[in-house]
Amino acid sequence: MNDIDDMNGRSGKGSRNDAGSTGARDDRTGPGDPGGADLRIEDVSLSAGARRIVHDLSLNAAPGEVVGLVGPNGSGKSTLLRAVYRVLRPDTGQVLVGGRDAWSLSVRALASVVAAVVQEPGGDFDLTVREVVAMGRTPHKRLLDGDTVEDHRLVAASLEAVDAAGLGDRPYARLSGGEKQRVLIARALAQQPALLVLDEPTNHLDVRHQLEVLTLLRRLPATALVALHDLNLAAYFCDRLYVLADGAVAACGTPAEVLTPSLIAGVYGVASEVAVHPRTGAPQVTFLPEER
Ligand SMILES: Nc1ncnc2c1ncn2[C@@H]1O[C@H](COP(=O)(O)OP(=O)(O)OP(=O)(O)O)[C@@H](O)[C@H]1O
Repeated sequence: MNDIDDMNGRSGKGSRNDAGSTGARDDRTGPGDPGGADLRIEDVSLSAGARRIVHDLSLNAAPGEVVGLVGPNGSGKSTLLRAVYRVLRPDTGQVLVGGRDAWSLSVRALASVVAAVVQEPGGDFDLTVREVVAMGRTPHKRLLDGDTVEDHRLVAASLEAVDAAGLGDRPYARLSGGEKQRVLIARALAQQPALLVLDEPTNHLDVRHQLEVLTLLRRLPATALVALHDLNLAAYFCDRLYVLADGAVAACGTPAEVLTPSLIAGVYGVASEVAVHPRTGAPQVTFLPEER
């Protein structure tokens, strides 16, 4: 995972244990570096078909912050993310990336700033892994531009960053679920976004790769908005959390502020205990099922 600093020519956000950190550090940008974009979701409502899914929701992420989106199945996490990577147009409200309305930018202009790692990204590419990752460079090129030495370097560094350097020549379609997920993350890294939007990026990943991918997110200068189901991973890796319930924000704040037994009971209907982990300093949730 070490090539990523070199790849981006900058240092990352540092330890998640900076108490009360917003994650917005100002020592991480370098020459030609996009850094992290400010994200503002303002009073957004979203519908699928005739059904209103997200109601007047506001969320912000400061440059470089890792913001987690948690909440029960069907609470609207993926739907909200779709509005940020410009697949679902808000009925009302605005999505501002770096101060600009995501829907006023061209698809290409937005793709040079925002990269998305989504669930089931439609179509199994008939491409090698390296070709899939190289697709991440497309927004930065003009039509008919060939790959540059720098493109090759970024693709290789992106694969290295997700522990997939050995997969480059393999057909993408024949990878395992976790390998595919890592390759899609590499494609997003190769895009060198200022904002990364990730929908359950640890889905399919074994524990080592879960930790590596989320560590990588913290080290990148890009702002990250990441939907996660695992509250302990969210508590450890995110600067702040937004808890969604029924398409609205039930709570937001630092993991320690948000992840309380009463919030977890209210939103998930599950009893829990929350302690501060003695080694990591992060809140650690232990769920208490009724019967075993
Ligand atoms: N195209 C659609 N048509 C109708 N309903 C939809 C559509 N897409 C999503 N929904 C509904 O919107 C609600 C929110 O879905 P969404 O996928 O955003 O939830 P989520 O929080 O990401 O859930 P999960 O944790 O299960 O991934 C769900 O009830 C879902 O059934």
